Amino acid sequence: MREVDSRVFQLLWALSDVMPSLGWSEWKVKRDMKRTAKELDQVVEAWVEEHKKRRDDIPSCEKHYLDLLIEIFENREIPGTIHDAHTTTKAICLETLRLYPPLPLTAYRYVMEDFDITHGNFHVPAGTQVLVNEWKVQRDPNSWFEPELFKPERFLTSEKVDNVKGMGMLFPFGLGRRSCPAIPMGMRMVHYVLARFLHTFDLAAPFSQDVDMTESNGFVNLKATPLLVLINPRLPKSLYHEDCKV
Ligand code: HEM
Repeated sequence: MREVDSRVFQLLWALSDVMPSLGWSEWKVKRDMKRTAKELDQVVEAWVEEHKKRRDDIPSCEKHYLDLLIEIFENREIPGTIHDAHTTTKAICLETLRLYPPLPLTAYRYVMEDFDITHGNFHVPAGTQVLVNEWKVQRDPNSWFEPELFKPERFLTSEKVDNVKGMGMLFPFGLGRRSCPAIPMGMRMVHYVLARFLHTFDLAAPFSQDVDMTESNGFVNLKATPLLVLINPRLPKSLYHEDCKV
């Protein structure tokens, strides 16, 4: 596995991603990519099979992430989708990703054909390298009502809350063929961690101050000041892990 793993990282970036016209020169890389993908599939399949065999010994309360993947694969549906009680938390996650996208600028894109924007007022010739300012688009008053306000209710319709890919002016995971391949996983991670946290703890800001949401500059969107928050367990003590000193 280690060998396949290191090959995956070597093959992650290809020159033709930046200069598509050089694609022909990378036939070896493409061949290696296909071979490595096949080998990676075999490794993961072996893990799943081994896990299926051992599954009976694992107590049901300690569900392994592989169980979730197997469940999704076998039932062709993702547990915990829109019709459950988590719609509000999902809307909060989306509104957070709209106002504070983790990567405010997409990676460089190489324009393959000439095109015009803003009704022909601005011409972009083929060969230009562009960076899309996702942060700006997601706060554009032409697309969003009261864009500077944190209003999760704008996503509170069942079609919207589970369709991040289909929301033209919201693209925290990027766009196109190099967009994030892990949208469902990323959304679920953020959603479940937040839901779990809110369910388990009462939160308060010290001295009831407003949280400073100023962002720092850079390719990754970090808070300019650390988050200060007081957390208090709100469930019976027996439900917390005994090593967890809160
Ligand atoms: C909330 C969580 C996440 C956000 C907001 C996010 C966002 C992004 C963005 C903006 C890009 C660049 C897209 C572009 O260049 O246009 C990206 C790429 C990528 N993401 Fe994520 N991501 C998240 C979670 C994840 C997770 C959990 C994984 C892996 C398990 C992952 C794997 C990747 C990979 C491999 C790429 C590179 C794709 C490529 O270049 O073809 N992401 N992500």
